[in-house]
Amino acid sequence: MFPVRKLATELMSHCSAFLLPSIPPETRPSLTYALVVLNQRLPRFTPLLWKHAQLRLCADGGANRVFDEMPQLMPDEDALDVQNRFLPDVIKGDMDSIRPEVLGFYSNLGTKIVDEAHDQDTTDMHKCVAYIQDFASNLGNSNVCILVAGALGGRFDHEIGNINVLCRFSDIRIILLSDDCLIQLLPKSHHHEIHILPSVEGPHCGLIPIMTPSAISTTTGLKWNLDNTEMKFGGLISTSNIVQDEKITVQSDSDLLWTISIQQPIQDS
Ligand SMILES: Nc1ncnc2c1ncn2[C@@H]1O[C@H](COP(=O)(O)OP(=O)(O)OP(=O)(O)O)[C@@H](O)[C@H]1O
Ligand SMILES: Cc1ncc(C[n+]2csc(CCO)c2C)c(N)n1
Repeated sequence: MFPVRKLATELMSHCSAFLLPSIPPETRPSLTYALVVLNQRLPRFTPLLWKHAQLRLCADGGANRVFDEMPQLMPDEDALDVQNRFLPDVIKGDMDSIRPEVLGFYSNLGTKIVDEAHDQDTTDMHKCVAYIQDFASNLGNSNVCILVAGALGGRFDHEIGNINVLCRFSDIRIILLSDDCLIQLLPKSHHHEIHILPSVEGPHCGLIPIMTPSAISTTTGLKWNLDNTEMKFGGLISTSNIVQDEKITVQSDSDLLWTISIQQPIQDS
């Protein structure tokens, strides 16, 4: 007798519409975005994420990045004007990386400062996600999507720490972003439809069982689909896969990480 596995019946839809200059009104689900800026080089599309977000946080040294690098991303505009326009709502963390003049600049202009230097057991990104969870509790987790800029590349302990936050807050939509790719968790509590925007993302993608091995995962829309396939670290995981259709479906008995490449701008020759 085979064991009977009950797979999730409830659907969760995903779409990277936040990478578009304006979010099409028909995009489902319609989400409230919050942005967390980390202490890494800002992705080139950070001004777009900032525009889409209704709440903007900097994790400690992430405030230095907004102060220093937002003007560089908008070279045609006056630097001071950009600094005065892109004001974070909140700066939260253990405050060991933000420069004093940056802290002074933003606190004088009304940014809320939440100093949690006493907590040396959670990362600054964790602290920011916890803040958004409390702040948005009235919206319901399923309607909120946290975009995290600068979460990938750089120090591996930080990257893994950032991925750990996806696992720790698995009931909130959180998307880790760099210039090159995005990562999000597909919780096993749902089956998933991922609507691909070929103008901004793909074709390279991956599905990775991060917490526990998966006994059965099934996909459609990929070049190398899974068909009730087992996946585990040390065994098969799906990397260097390719999106083939504009709708990908994923169903698994384990939480999976979904990652997809972000398209690079066309370089002038
Ligand atoms: N190189 C990196 N790669 C990925 N994420 C990073 C990197 N550097 C910082 N971060 C993220 O930005 C957040 C804020 O960074 P910051 O440098 O202020 O942290 P920190 O607590 O001082 O780190 P540490 O003391 O470990 O250097 C971190 O919690 C982490 O999520
Ligand atoms: C087992 C263990 N490993 C590392 C740290 C250190 N640490 C983890 S998060 C953090 C805050 C970074 O802003 C620090 C210092 C710890 N506390 N416990």
